[in-house]
Amino acid sequence: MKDHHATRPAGEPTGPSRRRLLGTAGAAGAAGLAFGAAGGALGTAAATERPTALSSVGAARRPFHGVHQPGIADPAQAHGHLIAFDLAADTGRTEAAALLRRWSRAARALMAGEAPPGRLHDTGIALDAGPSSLTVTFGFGRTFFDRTGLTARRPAALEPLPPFSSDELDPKRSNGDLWIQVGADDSPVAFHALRALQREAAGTARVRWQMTGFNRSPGATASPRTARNLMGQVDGTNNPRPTDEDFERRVFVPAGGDPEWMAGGSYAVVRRIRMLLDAWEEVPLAEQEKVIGRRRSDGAPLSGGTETTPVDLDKRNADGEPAVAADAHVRVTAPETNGGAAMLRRSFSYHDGFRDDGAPDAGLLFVAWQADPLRGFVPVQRKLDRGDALSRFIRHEASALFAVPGGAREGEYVGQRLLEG
Ligand SMILES: C=CC1=C(C)c2cc3[nH]c(cc4nc(cc5[nH]c(cc1n2)c(C)c5CCC(=O)O)C(CCC(=O)O)=C4C)c(C)c3C=C
Ligand SMILES: [Fe+2]
Repeated sequence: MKDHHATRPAGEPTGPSRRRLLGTAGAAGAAGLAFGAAGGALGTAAATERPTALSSVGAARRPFHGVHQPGIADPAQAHGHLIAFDLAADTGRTEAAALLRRWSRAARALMAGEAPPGRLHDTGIALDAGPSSLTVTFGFGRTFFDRTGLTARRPAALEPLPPFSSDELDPKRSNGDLWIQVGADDSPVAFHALRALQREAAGTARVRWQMTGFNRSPGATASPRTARNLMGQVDGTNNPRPTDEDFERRVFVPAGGDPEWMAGGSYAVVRRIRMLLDAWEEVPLAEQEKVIGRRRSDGAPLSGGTETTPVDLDKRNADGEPAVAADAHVRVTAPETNGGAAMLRRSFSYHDGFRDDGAPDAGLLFVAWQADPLRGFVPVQRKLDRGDALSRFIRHEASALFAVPGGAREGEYVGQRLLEG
């Protein structure tokens, strides 16, 4: 593979595929898997000089350009990195704009399965892999606007989140001027992108915090299933779906919204939520299910039906008790008990080893997307704070809120409408 040193605008065609010598990324599916297996038996594809198709996982490619940034409405990948940066002391709007231009160019190439163009040599970490559904999503934190002289253009929705009684927040792992979410179905592809983007930032922004998470790998279940979290629950069932009539309105800022540069954008609430797994795993299954209001085995609501049956909050058991308890997580979070408040949860699990007391440092990198956090996350979290059965088993350890602008059009970089508007 060749390194690409030429500087190209985000909108121009990028260079040859990382796998140019090994075959076409487009050949996918069962045939690809079979071919891959044969290649393994014979030795590497390069050694046999026979083109090997990528598996369906490696070949999957998500578009960089669009009305919305990637990594929001598309399914969460198996591997994720969240990283926040603070701008360097002598950095202003010009340097920030140049960074967003470089980052966009790199993201576009990486998502196409190509080496990032520009002044830096590629590390080669992902040389043999295809795009693997890589997405890169950029956001601005509240402090970005002061540092770049853009305070007047800061969205009102970026007001700091209110304190919650369950917060045990670490400021060093919270907030940040800039934020990137990286997701891919191949771990080296995700790390490659993370590293390339961090290197591009050198001299302009330094890492404030970084977190790594995961979800189930594609193909791990016989058919596609809703994800499970580390408490074992089916998690994500009642998420807004792109096919819902009100999906766009709930998740994305409309054209003509305020501020105009956020059209097609969204707000990301990021919470690092540690799970007290030692305590949780002591709880009998029936009690665990009562805490959530859904069955662990298949995610079906305790009011009856299957996973996708709407939860019946009025249903009572034979003994007259509500089938879904008053403090069950699905009751407390349901849009109908929160004035319609809804958010798209697109989270990653995390595990960062074990704490001094032997407990796993593990939980959820909770990422919630909404058109307005004051009509999404905030009212729901306020309610959870007052009486959620789950709160005994979780700790909110870090928090951040980012304005994520709309997607870059061809020839544009992410955030251009803010930085050059
Ligand atoms: C403030 C918002 C929320 C936080 C924080 C949160 C933490 C959290 N949730 C689970 C597990 C589940 N959550 C489920 C549903 C659900 N959760 C929220 C919001 C927050 N969760 C909403 C809005 C909903 C959907 C409510 C509805 O419309 O019915 C479920 C059930 C399955 C599902 O619909 O996804 C589970 C399971 C954990 C473990 C957790 C913190 C670690
Ligand atoms: Fe939840």
